Amino acid sequence: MPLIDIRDLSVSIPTPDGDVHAVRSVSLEIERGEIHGVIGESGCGKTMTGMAVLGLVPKGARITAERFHFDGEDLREKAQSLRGRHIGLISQDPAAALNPVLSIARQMDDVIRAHRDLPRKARRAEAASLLAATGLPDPERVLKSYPHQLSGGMQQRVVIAQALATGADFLIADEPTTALDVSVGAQVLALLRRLVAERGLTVLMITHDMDVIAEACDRATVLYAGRSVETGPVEAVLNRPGHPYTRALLAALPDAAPHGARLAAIEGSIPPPRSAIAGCAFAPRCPQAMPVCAAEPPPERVRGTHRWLCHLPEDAA
Ligand SMILES: Nc1ncnc2c1ncn2[C@@H]1O[C@H](COP(=O)(O)OP(=O)(O)OP(=O)(O)O)[C@@H](O)[C@H]1O
Repeated sequence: MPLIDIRDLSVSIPTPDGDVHAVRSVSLEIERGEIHGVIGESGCGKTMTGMAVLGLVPKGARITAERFHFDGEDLREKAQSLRGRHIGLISQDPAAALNPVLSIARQMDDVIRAHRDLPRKARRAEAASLLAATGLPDPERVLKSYPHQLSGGMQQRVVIAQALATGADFLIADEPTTALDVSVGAQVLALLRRLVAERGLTVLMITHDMDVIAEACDRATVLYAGRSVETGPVEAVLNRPGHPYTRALLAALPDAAPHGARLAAIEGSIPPPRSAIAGCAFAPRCPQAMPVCAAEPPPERVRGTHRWLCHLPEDAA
């Protein structure tokens, strides 16, 4: 049984101008011990999918799903209680995740105390050991620091240490390297890989950057207009993409694209999140579109564990 098992998730947000379909139909299976990348253009529903797993959708949002499970438990009922106990969040902006007026020692202690029944001295030792586990060279000095005294990369390691302190075994990393410079971002990705290997963590990595998928992920799911359109092992998705959208994303990357470059260069734009979509949402932008594409939902194509939704026959991919 996959740790995360999501089938046909939708998240709609009522607004005065009508419902925003932030997520229309996302299916996602994440196995224990893998880093699973979720990639797509801005507005395709990556963050909202993560927020739904964390139980943090906007007030009034409607969630529907055929299956929406974490370790067999229904996230519609359990997301709030799983968050901070089994499920942790690492966000793009570590400075915003930390309290600017409290020392790192105090902030680590608050988290450890909330989750573990340990005397003060043992909590301090645990805080230092968790900071060391994230590769921070001088944990004692870091404990005495305030967030503004640390670099962005160090702050992100503290946020990761806090997530570990909760005992979380599943981390949602939402663009965790976007605010960092390239080499520091690469170190944070290497750290996540090491923690997955050493501690058996599982990570959902939200990114707009194919380099992050290639460098850090085992499997990837491509979202387009709130739908998962392709999923599979990273080598398959990158080297033999099935969906024309994935191919367009890859083709839009200049060979020497700067790491962290936004996915942008595909002609046209994603359909507005309030619109109804009858067939394949990518049809208006697809160079291989046929009349059926705009009219009917695409069938699933399967090549082992590599799957995508497309009207084109499998051998056209
Ligand atoms: N609170 C909200 N109210 C109304 N619409 C929202 C709200 N939050 C998100 N949306 C809309 O839902 C859609 C999906 O948003 P989401 O943030 O999940 O996209 P994303 O793929 O993470 O994009 P980005 O890479 O820019 O963060 C977007 O069209 C967004 O404008």
